[in-house]
Amino acid sequence: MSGSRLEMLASLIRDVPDFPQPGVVFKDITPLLASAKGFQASIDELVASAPADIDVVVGMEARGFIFAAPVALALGAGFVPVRKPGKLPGDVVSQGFDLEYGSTELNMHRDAIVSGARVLVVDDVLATGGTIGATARLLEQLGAELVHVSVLMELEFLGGRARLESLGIRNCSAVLKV
Ligand SMILES: O=P(O)(O)OC[C@H]1O[C@H](OP(=O)(O)OP(=O)(O)O)[C@H](O)[C@@H]1O
Ligand SMILES: Nc1ncnc2[nH]cnc12
Repeated sequence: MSGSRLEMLASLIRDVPDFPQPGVVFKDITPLLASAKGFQASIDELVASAPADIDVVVGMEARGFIFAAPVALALGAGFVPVRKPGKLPGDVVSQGFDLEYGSTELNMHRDAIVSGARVLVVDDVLATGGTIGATARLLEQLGAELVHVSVLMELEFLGGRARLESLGIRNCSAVLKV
């Protein structure tokens, strides 16, 4: 990616200190989403980072949906949502985990992905790696193959990449690193 495109994307992400709690610097992507150029460039970069022959793109509620669904369409792949508790109507697999600012659980429909499917996980932010780690566990329970993880932004100081590596997830790319 060109340096100017990278700078354009970085300039559209706003730092909000002490949100949602004191000590956290929240990376707000709403200016990027509101920019047609910025949003398109972020989707193009995520699509470019995807390996060939992806069957399914998995996105996590809520911000992950915004990026994963357009990437799925661009790749000609299906889209499968990972949701917060109480949202999916069918039989689910679930996984608890900790976040930078709390702890929660994620669910996926048990029949959402056929065993052996090639999966790309897309999210906006890799912070501690809790969300992606929990998603990887859900995919494991379904017998799906997690081929690659593509995120818009990696918060390197939170060590999420090392946490993912400790779970055996080595194929992870970030458009922006901060
Ligand atoms: O690497 P981690 O420490 O898990 O953090 C990253 C996750 O945190 C944010 O989601 P959040 O749970 O805030 O929910 P939202 O998408 O509904 O805002 C973000 O969209 C990632 O999914
Ligand atoms: N600092 C942060 N900014 C935006 N999203 C996040 N998800 C986890 N930590 C975050």
